[in-house]
Amino acid sequence: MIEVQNIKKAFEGEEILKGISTVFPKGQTNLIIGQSGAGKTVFLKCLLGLFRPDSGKILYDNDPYSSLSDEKQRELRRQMGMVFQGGALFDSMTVEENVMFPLQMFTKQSRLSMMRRVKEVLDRVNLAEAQQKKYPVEISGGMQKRVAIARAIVNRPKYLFCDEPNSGLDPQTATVIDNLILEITREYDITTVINTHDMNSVLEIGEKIVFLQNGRLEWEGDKNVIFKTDNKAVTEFVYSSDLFRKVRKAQLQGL
Ligand SMILES: Nc1ncnc2c1ncn2[C@@H]1O[C@H](COP(=O)(O)OP(=O)(O)OP(=O)(O)O)[C@@H](O)[C@H]1O
Repeated sequence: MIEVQNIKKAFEGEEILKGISTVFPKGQTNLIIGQSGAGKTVFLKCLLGLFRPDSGKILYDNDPYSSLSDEKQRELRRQMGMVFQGGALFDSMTVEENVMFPLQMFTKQSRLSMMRRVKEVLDRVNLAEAQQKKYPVEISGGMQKRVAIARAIVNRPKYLFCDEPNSGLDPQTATVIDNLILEITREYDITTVINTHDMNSVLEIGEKIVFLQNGRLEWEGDKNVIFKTDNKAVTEFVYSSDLFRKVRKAQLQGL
């Protein structure tokens, strides 16, 4: 669980996050949505410890980051997995080597035990064995996302952060990737936070949704209540999506 208490963050005097408080429970998929420039990436970077909030606190399973020793902060960062926008795989490494990288960086396991773990997670994300020795450019975008997820979970993180995990994927592959993230989150009981623009993801895996506007938390809820809210900013945002309009229409017609 991650608890955010009134965090603020400014750059060169301009306040980007204006006092955000929320809780991201574990074992479910938590989504951050909002218009471009709302502060979603800055917020995610604060959660990742890449930006330090100017004020307020972030608690990881009840431990406030700012009051941890340097050693404990490093340990906490090791418990975080990240799926970057576009996958961010190393082109010069094979799929296996990409996934092994965090194990080599952060653990002192034997090569054999690292190989076993790499194979375990690549199997878990359903990446066929034939693909595992290939280089990223030789596999599809959807497969690259699977590899990025495998790499993010290889060290058994307690927290998983995903920045636009679906960008560049066709809708069908995007749904498969969303559901994979949801399954892994439940199976390993991880606290997962996903920054997304994808309304399909909101409908599929929006177990908690935080809507940011101009650096404030304007609304929070889940995929079941987002249709019913009368918050104008939220409705304007979600109904600009064709998919939402169609689902809403079907609901009103009782389909
Ligand atoms: N390192 C930085 N230094 C200065 N300003 C920054 C920095 N990072 C972000 N900003 C500013 O913070 C604001 C919010 O940016 P942010 O990237 O968080 O938006 P976003 O909601 O993620 O948008 P998008 O959906 O387009 O990615 C923007 O005005 C941006 O210019």
